[in-house]
Amino acid sequence: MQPPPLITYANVRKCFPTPAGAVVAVDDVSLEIAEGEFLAIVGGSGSGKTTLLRLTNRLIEPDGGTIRIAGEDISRIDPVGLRRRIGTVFQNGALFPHMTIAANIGITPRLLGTPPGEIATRVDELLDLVQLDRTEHRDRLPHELSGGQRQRVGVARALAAAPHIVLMDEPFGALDPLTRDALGGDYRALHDKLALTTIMITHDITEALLLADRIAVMRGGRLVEAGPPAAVATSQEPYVAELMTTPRRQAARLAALLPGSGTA
Ligand SMILES: Nc1ncnc2c1ncn2[C@@H]1O[C@H](COP(=O)(O)OP(=O)(O)OP(=O)(O)O)[C@@H](O)[C@H]1O
Repeated sequence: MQPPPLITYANVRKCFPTPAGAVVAVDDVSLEIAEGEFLAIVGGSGSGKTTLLRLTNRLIEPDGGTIRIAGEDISRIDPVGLRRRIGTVFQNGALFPHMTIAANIGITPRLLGTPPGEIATRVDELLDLVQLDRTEHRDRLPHELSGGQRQRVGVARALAAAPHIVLMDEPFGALDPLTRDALGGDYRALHDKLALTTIMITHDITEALLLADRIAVMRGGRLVEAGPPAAVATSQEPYVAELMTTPRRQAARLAALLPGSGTA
């Protein structure tokens, strides 16, 4: 028997009023995410990806439908408590610029009333986990780190209160391709090691194909497809097939440029 899903979206809908009329940002989305799953959400700009994520930690409320976590309707969970159970990683790290790396990472445990000694130990553990040297980085300010290092701190901060669920909004989008690739792989290893359930928004279909267990494709607020990378890669759905043309073309050109590096 299949284990029950950890996160369930049932007919979720969210509209925003605008001067030009209501925008349906998320339109009747139903999706189940299993415990331990790594789900990537892809789709063009304005397709509703961020709105779906913000609904998940109750930064905003749906106009219709239900979101459940471990069977519990999140509308009945205190939003602040909910957000402490869910780690969130933002695009640019969203670190507090005047706080040290240690203070940034320790912010949630501090809000939870964890004693300072325990926080210091936890910060060092988290720095190890995201592969940043403790003594070198602990007391620095965010602007003294590279973009990739800042994102590692963002991941450490999201994991500080030992959440089971991590939401990531374009976490590696602003990084150069090599750093992005390294961080993506390192995060995937952390996801597996800590048995996390991750939802990651990305514009990069290649990143989604390489990192995720399953890919959800959104368009105009609707979920047009959700399936494992191999199924999405061969989808007949016209929009999904169109999304696949870039990685396909890149793979063909790389195979031609790098003989012997193919799958054969
Ligand atoms: N607070 C808001 N007020 C009005 N409209 C909003 C608001 N937030 C989002 N929208 C609209 O809802 C739609 C979906 O936005 P959303 O940010 O979820 O898309 P997205 O797929 O995350 O886009 P991007 O990839 O560009 O970040 C867009 O049309 C957007 O303009």
